[in-house]
Amino acid sequence: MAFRSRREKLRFILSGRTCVHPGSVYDAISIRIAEDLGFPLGMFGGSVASLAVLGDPDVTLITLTELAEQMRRMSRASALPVLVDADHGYGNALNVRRTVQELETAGAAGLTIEDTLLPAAFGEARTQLISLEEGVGKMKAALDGRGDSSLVIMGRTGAASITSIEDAIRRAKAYEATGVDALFFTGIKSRAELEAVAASTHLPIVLGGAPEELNAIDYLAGHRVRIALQGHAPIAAATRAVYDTLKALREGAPPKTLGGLASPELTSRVMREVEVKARSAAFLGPKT
Ligand SMILES: O=C([O-])CC(=O)C(=O)O
Ligand SMILES: [Mg+2]
Repeated sequence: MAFRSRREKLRFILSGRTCVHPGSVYDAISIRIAEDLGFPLGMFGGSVASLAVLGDPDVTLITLTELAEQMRRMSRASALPVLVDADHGYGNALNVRRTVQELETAGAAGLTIEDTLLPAAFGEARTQLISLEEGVGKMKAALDGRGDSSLVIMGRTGAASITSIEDAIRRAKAYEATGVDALFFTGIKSRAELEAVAASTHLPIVLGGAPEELNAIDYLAGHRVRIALQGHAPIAAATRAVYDTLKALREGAPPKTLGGLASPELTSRVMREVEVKARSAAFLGPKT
């Protein structure tokens, strides 16, 4: 299996004793930069997928095909393992199974399936959860859809901030019992909540956005948190840079006076130009 070693690297992180921050990646350029900087893992968030592919907010308009295609492009560009936020699995449990198949062949190292009711329900101002039973069915379907046993499947719940920490624990225990590889929590607000979750479960923990008091990486590692997300600053930085550059040009700045651009060396590195030139010489032959 061509992607097995990426998946084994993610499994190595999950079975270790430390906690890592993944690099937020969303396209071929960002994944290569994250790889070159030594990030052990990339995180492809649903929010950044929506932004990078559609220019939209995170409201479940992106399709599975679009998400998987973007993942495929990243898998071609780099061997960095990537954890994909597969949202609710793009439908019911049968759709979840299909989602796993598509992301597996697109080269994801792992993916999360969450129990949020998506897309948002009619007339509901607040985010809703599906029932625990439906969530369990989705986790089982995800595991059933896996063709490569090294693909990492994580059960994810946002119950901590939607219903209660007790509900988050109840759901996490039920997802753990299905055989998923890790538990992904969003909305954990304090050390006491993390400690309650860690004490009630056994699997490696992944934390979505967390408050200040959950920033100390050694503390997190000591409570079985193996991956802690840090938001999606890279795409925000890219948006700012494109905005500033277009604005300066629109206001008449000569291109040579622009600051903050990638150097030719950095661009060449991102394009893997040395390798491409070597291939050109080997396969296209020199012009005489
Ligand atoms: O998974 C993440 O990075 C957090 C999240 O849900 C998103 O950004 O869509
Ligand atoms: Mg998301």
